[in-house]
Amino acid sequence: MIETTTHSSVQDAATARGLTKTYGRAGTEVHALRGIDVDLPAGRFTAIMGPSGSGKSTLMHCLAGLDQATSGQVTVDGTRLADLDDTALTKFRRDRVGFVFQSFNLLPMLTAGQNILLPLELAGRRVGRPERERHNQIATVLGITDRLGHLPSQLSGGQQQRVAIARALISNPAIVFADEPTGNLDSTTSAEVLGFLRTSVRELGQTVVMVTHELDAAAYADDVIVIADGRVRSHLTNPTRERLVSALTGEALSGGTV
Ligand SMILES: Nc1ncnc2c1ncn2[C@@H]1O[C@H](COP(=O)(O)OP(=O)(O)OP(=O)(O)O)[C@@H](O)[C@H]1O
Repeated sequence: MIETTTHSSVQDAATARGLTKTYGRAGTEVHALRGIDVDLPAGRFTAIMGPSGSGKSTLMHCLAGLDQATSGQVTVDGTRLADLDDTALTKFRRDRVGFVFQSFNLLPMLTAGQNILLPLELAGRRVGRPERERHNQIATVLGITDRLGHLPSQLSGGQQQRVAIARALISNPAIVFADEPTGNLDSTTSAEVLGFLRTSVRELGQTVVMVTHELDAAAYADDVIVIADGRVRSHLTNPTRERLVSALTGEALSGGTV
């Protein structure tokens, strides 16, 4: 029997075509994105890199449906975001997209375990046996099973970020967006958190897209998209450190710092 699917692509968790974003009014406008085409393959860890002001956050926000592009098309998990009204978009983000932020954003009065389950409760989903099993699996992969009863204030920064990653993964989203997830962590803890993000891709089949300034962080990714001045400068697959450095050095020569 031949299976059909309504999804535009089963291999890409998200795509952008001809994406532009302009801030401000005529005369003083800022062209943050100047025509971006990207394919973010499912089940891979992609890093978006580039100099400060190159458009990384704007691109991530447009891909995640947190911001609306000026023109162009974003498709996530086979759904064109432009086809959704505000209510449908909010529901879509809640159900199909996970977020990890630099500042963890955990609720201080809830335990780690309660924070992780919160997205399911907000979605009105019953936390039954499959959800508990996924919760346990994620907590085991992230090494936080003995911390689930602790409040965020009783956890280290790295542990808090692992809880935030677990919370992003719990609803089995099509894609997890991580915005500078190691920005508030020391280098040892950063390496651990990046390792866990990569493990969530390898062992849980998750798709992760991370914005980062750091070469060491990007080195954990399967794919690296380098943005400069609102355009894709290069898209490297399984880059060696040398190729990554050379892509970024080209960028530095053109005036940016990474
Ligand atoms: N709300 C806004 N209003 C006006 N201009 C904006 C707004 N948000 C971003 N910009 C501008 O758009 C451009 C791209 O910004 P963006 O934050 O996407 O860059 P970035 O690569 O993420 O930078 P950084 O690494 O410093 O966070 C910059 O010139 C920025 O000043």
